[in-house]
Amino acid sequence: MVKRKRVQDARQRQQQQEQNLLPQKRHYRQRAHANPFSDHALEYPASPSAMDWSSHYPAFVSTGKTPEFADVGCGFGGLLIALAPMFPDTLMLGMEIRVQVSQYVQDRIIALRTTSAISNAASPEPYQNVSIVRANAMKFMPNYFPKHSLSSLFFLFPDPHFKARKHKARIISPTLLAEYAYVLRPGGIVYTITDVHDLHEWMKSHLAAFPLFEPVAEEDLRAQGKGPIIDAVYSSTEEGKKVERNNGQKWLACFMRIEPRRILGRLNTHLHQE
Ligand SMILES: C[S@@+](CC[C@H](N)C(=O)[O-])C[C@H]1O[C@@H](n2cnc3c(N)ncnc32)[C@H](O)[C@@H]1O
Repeated sequence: MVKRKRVQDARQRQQQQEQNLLPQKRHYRQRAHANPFSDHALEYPASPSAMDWSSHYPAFVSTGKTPEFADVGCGFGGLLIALAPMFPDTLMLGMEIRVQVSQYVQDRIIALRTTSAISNAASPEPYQNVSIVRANAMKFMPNYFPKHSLSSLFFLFPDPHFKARKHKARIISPTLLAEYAYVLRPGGIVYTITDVHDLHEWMKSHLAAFPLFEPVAEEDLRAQGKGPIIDAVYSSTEEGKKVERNNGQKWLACFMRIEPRRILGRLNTHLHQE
């Protein structure tokens, strides 16, 4: 029964692509959660230099560019699709652990590249700057991104893992923050948003306690021209839209990756005040 449904879904997906229609989520059903600690038989590069981005961003091969924005746990890809036309020269990557969901995003991007290229002759290569990998970001982030290569890292409506014994599965943790600080360049921004207040406090407190991150206010980011990114963070994702439909509240917390010498500067000031 399940197998027949899968075959049917695969056939429908193929038909959609043939007709260049946008994929429909109902053909990509999957369990709500995937265990980040289990072995998902994932393929991943041994190191960033082993990663071949040419099939992801064929229009950018000659530029030698690598992704600068990473959407961790991108779900159905709403943020990437919203940001792609705003930053047409910036490569963006979604990382998603669930098979069907990442397949949906991949099909969505292919369909958008094709249909938009036909309908928008003025800009012949839309959505070429956006792609997805099926990956466990909690295990393999530094396999994909070289040191300091990212300017933005997004954690939008991450799985809350409510029970205390499950907190270790949360995507923000002291160990993982070291990896995020490694791949983010100084001045780069971590955007987090959630509708779960306890998770918001958790993410904020862990980021604030980590020496290489400093909180940055929403107004300051807007003043720096990052308003469109913040708007997309609030409202472009499927989960964000669901929260809106349910009249839920959203909590945003953004942090800047700082230079280690700024930590020394802060320490010096502190010592002089003693
Ligand atoms: C609640 S959804 C939010 C999706 C999306 N960011 C949004 O706002 O609509 C969390 C997503 O993170 C994915 N995820 C959870 N752990 C992950 C991991 N370790 N690596 C990659 N994706 C993960 C889940 O499969 C799920 O699609």
